[in-house]
Amino acid sequence: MSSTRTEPIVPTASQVARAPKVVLHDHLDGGLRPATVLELAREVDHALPADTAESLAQWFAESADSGSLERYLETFQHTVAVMQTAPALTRVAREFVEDLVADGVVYAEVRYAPEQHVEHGLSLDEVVAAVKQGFDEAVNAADGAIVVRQLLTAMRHQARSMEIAELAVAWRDRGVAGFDIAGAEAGYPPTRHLDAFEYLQRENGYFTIHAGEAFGLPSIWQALQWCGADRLGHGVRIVDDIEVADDGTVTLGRLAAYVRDRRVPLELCPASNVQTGAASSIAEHPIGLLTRLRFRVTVNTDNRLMSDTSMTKEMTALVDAFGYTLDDLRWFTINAMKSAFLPFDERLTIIDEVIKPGYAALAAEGA
Ligand SMILES: O=c1[nH]cnc2c1ncn2[C@H]1C[C@H](O)[C@@H](CO)O1
Ligand SMILES: [Zn+2]
Repeated sequence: MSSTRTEPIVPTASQVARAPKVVLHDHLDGGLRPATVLELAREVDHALPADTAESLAQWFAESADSGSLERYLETFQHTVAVMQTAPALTRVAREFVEDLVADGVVYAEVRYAPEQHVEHGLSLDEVVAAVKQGFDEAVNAADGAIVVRQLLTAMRHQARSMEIAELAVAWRDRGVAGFDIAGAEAGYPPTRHLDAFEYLQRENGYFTIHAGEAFGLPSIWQALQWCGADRLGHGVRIVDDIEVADDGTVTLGRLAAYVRDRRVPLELCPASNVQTGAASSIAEHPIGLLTRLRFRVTVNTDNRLMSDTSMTKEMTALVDAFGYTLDDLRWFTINAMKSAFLPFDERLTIIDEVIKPGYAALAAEGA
């Protein structure tokens, strides 16, 4: 064989860094720069558990590394506390997008819970406007290198989901692409918020639901078959409905078959799952099986600060653990772009004009 063009290319770290990437599941309050947390905390007299950027970064990563989603979530008190004014929200949003651009992300859906940012008197609309301002500043500075949308999250243990769903609809032509629920999963099933999901369906709105992370199949089933979720936040526990026999034969249960047949996007977040105990290591993460079975897998960061991660780190870890090639990374990226809550023509434009040429240029370099 003389041609090398079709040989699989295992990308170098530099190629992963430069590859166009798409993130659908990235929390605004989970991706602050440690130095910014320190500065903003000083301004509002919020006491932090560490006093240098390095030690604070380490504190977040270590505290989040607990094996429990509930304890992982406790660390957010320190980021949410410093995101209570319009200037702070705008700064955090601007830096967040600057960091995405530096990470090679070309399209991002960034989520946060507006109801958590009203402690100092901001209205929900003011919160969304402040975040929009920061995103717009960074997107304009990046000169077309990235497209960013907000997802508005409601906290599943609270009772404001209807209000937040209405907020998402009110802002849908001003940078908000959809809705989500997040927070502790066990004990707070998605059906608790059925009225919000039914409202969004009547409004032709889009939503994803954190489901199948800390709790298993019933949560995924409710999210899809009761609530009508367009995507699953994590959804990793769908593997509980997949049987792999010793001889390698794979049998899908009815729910797993539905998820695969209907191409339900899975917003997988490998590093976060290892921290919360949803997976024991990257190498043992169900993403390997789900990718092999051609589920609609997407790769995401969840919380870059708590999980000490980035899209480049997530993809590099997957390349190291599973030997994924440039074609595999392109497949994850196109899966994500196809699953975005952006109009069809805009999705196609990014796929055809940014993602495909970007990967082609890397492939032309060889490994
Ligand atoms: O992975 C997660 N599962 C459930 N809830 C989460 C996860 N990551 C962040 N959150 C919560 C904590 C944040 O304060 C909230 C809104 O971004 O969403
Ligand atoms: Zn999440």
